[in-house]
Amino acid sequence: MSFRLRGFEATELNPNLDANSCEKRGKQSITDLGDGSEVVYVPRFLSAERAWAWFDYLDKEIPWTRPLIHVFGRSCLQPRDSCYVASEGLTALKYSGYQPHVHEALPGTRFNSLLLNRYKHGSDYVAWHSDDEKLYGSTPKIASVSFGCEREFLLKKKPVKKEASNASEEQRHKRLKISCQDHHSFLLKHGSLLVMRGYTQRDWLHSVPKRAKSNSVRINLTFRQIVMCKMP
Ligand SMILES: O=C(O)CCC(=O)C(=O)O
Ligand SMILES: [Fe+2]
Repeated sequence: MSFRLRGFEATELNPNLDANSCEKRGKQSITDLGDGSEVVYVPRFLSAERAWAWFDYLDKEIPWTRPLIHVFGRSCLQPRDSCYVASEGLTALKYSGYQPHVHEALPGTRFNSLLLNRYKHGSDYVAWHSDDEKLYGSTPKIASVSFGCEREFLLKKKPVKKEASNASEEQRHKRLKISCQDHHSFLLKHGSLLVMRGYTQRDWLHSVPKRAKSNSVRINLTFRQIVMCKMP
């Protein structure tokens, strides 16, 4: 998607993983999480110089807010700043009892919405969650571009539900052969791209934990595709 960011060619940030863009952007690694879940990581999606230009622009120009959210029956300030951009006519996003104000987006690619997060220091974080809201469909592709301070991005497998634990021995064995690991960690570098796809939102949780030693700002953009439109 592209969006109204004055003075910048926002389409440069389109996190499409086609063959051409990957060739230009160097190495990518694909982690098979098993059972149809996958993570693609491109450490140098943007050059350091372009990424710093984006960082400065986003840090200054985005109308960041730190909303009140509701989790486990309690109200608290969201532990990071955020801003939400989406194309017109889509189902509203709502998470943790909070419905963000929608900033106008321009059509451009399959991604039609964007959630921006700003972590001001190491005590800002995002708790374990999955972006499994119905509006993204059953196998959402979520593309995340990071700027500034490097932070750890963790993935852990959701607890197995009853039906799944009754799966046949053969099925369970097959699953173990594909991926024995139920935790993964990526250090999200300045200018990097990480894409979660397949059943990652259904079967895995992710988080960016607090890190006492991280004392500078990190900005993260998650591009998403909403497949549900508002009822007329
Ligand atoms: O900051 C990040 O890398 C992840 C943010 C995230 O998971 C989200 O906005 O849903
Ligand atoms: Fe997320």
